[in-house]
Amino acid sequence: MTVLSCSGLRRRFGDVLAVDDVSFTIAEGETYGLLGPNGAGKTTTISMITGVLERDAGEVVVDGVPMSPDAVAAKRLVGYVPQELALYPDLTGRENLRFFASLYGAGRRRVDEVLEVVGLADRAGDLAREYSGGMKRRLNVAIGLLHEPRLLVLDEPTAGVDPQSRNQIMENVRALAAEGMAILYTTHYMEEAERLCDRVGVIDSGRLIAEGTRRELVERLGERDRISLQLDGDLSHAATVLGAIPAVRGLAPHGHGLELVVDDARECLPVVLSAISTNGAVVRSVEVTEPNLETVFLHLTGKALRE
Ligand SMILES: Nc1ncnc2c1ncn2[C@@H]1O[C@H](COP(=O)(O)OP(=O)(O)OP(=O)(O)O)[C@@H](O)[C@H]1O
Repeated sequence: MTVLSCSGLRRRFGDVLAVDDVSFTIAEGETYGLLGPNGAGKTTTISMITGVLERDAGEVVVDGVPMSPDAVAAKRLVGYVPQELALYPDLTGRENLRFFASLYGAGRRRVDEVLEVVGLADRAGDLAREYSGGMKRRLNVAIGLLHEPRLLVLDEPTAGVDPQSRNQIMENVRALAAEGMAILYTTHYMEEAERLCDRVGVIDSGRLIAEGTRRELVERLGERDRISLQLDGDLSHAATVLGAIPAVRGLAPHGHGLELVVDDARECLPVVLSAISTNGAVVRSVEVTEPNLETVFLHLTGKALRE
């Protein structure tokens, strides 16, 4: 089921066309990563999706409800964790949450629940100003969750946070998606996108220039997963056996072994290894190469994601 549908989004600031005809959807339980270099239009896109910013053109629908800056019903379905922290430093973590809960009509029990979710329950009585950057960010995530949104939008939630908070936030995203929440996630960290996102959209100069799973994107560029094996034993026999595995698409000699081009290296590896061992060869080493999103990104935009 589709939770977010946006189509034809456009926004201009003076001479700058910040977002130009951007369309994508996010399904229930899906994590969608919006990747782009600085100034690509990610925050502008997110601001239109969350109803913070007027759009010049296009539609945003959340769970069947059209979004606009005055659409209260649609905004209730969206949790937004902005890049800029929105907290009261002189209130405790719990007081901050109670304040926002009163705005959203959420109860005290929900405040305690979200404190648990983001791992701040034991620090809830401390002033927000005393929190580390990562804890402040987690408090912001908690605020975004108070009203139990259908869509959670996170704008670079792990930028500049400590590894513990980063892991906590990533675990939260995973668990929330597993419960069915749709997640829109922007990040400069490619490995996060690879670990978390079911699909990614690559945005550059305001346009969505590519979209798909990691696998779809790398394959579109002609890149494939590879497994390199160093073997002892009869190489030509091993090649015949391995060549008969349907997921093995290509095979060539490589050092004292073979290099296989495969559909999905992780899925394929156990099959390959067991085929070899049952046919008498001995594996000396295995190397798996999976083309990553960084390669895709560089190829498509000519830029590294973090410059
Ligand atoms: N309020 C504004 N007024 C004028 N120009 C703006 C405004 N907001 C954004 N822009 C411009 O629109 C373009 C897209 O900006 P946006 O903040 O959406 O990019 P981004 O992908 O989120 O970048 P970053 O990764 O640096 O956060 C940039 O050229 C930016 O300078």
